[in-house]
Amino acid sequence: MLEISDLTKTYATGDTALSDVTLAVPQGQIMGLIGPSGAGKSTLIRCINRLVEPTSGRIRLGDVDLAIIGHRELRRQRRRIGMIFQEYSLVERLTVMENVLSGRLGYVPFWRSFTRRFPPEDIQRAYQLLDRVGLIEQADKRADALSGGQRQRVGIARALAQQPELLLVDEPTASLDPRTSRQIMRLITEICTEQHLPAIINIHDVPLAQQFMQRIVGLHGGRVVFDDVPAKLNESTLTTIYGEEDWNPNREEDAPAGAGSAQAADASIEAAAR
Ligand SMILES: Nc1ncnc2c1ncn2[C@@H]1O[C@H](COP(=O)(O)OP(=O)(O)OP(=O)(O)O)[C@@H](O)[C@H]1O
Repeated sequence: MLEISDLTKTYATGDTALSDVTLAVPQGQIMGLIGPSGAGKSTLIRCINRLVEPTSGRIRLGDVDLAIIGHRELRRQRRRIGMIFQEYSLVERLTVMENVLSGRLGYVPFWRSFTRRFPPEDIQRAYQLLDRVGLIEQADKRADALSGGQRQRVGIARALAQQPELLLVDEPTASLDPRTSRQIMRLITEICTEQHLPAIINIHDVPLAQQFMQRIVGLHGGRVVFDDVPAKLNESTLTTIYGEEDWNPNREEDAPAGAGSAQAADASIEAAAR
């Protein structure tokens, strides 16, 4: 269980990116984070593993308040949090297998990581993970020889190699085509369900979020302005999150007489999600 309370982040520039954010993510829940550019989504994800230092507030993962621990303890605690990034962050010249094993670096002694000698059980688990993400045939290929979708699969396997208790996922499909995006989102959510792993997924694509998330939190100006099931996203709630916009591509001329605008928006969002 992750519990964030009164989290505020003001950057040195004076920009307040998060204001009093309070939310809890229970075991096994897959939560989508949406909101306009600059709403604070990346800042929130990065505060949780302290890539960005929170200004105030609490971030409890189980018994530990991640917001206040010192750097040595933070290194240990970061093992509990798997990260999946938009830009994959693979080591290009290393093989797929070596990239997955790098997820274990926080666990092996320094001399082992230096010589890249991993225990046999780590290697066996890495093969299992590569099999799970559909890349077993590519294990010995260099990362730079893979497609974007394959690279993200390596990123997923690497995060899981850590045996995390929480997954933080920052725009995992932003560089991928619509079909590959769907496949990657399906893979992440299936694995989270299998492993009862909670996840926070920063996602720009609202239909994709609606299709795959169990819960959606909408940020606007650093504050939580929506926190509900995806079915509650409609024209009115989308306007609260993103601001005034015509959400229905088929408005007026195509809408059946008497159809409420929110219903029409729902229908178009659902259609887009199929
Ligand atoms: N390193 C930084 N220094 C100063 N201000 C920053 C920094 N990073 C982000 N900000 C500011 O914090 C606010 C939130 O930014 P953040 O990147 O978290 O938003 P976001 O919702 O992830 O946006 P996007 O969807 O465009 O990635 C913005 O006003 C941004 O300008």
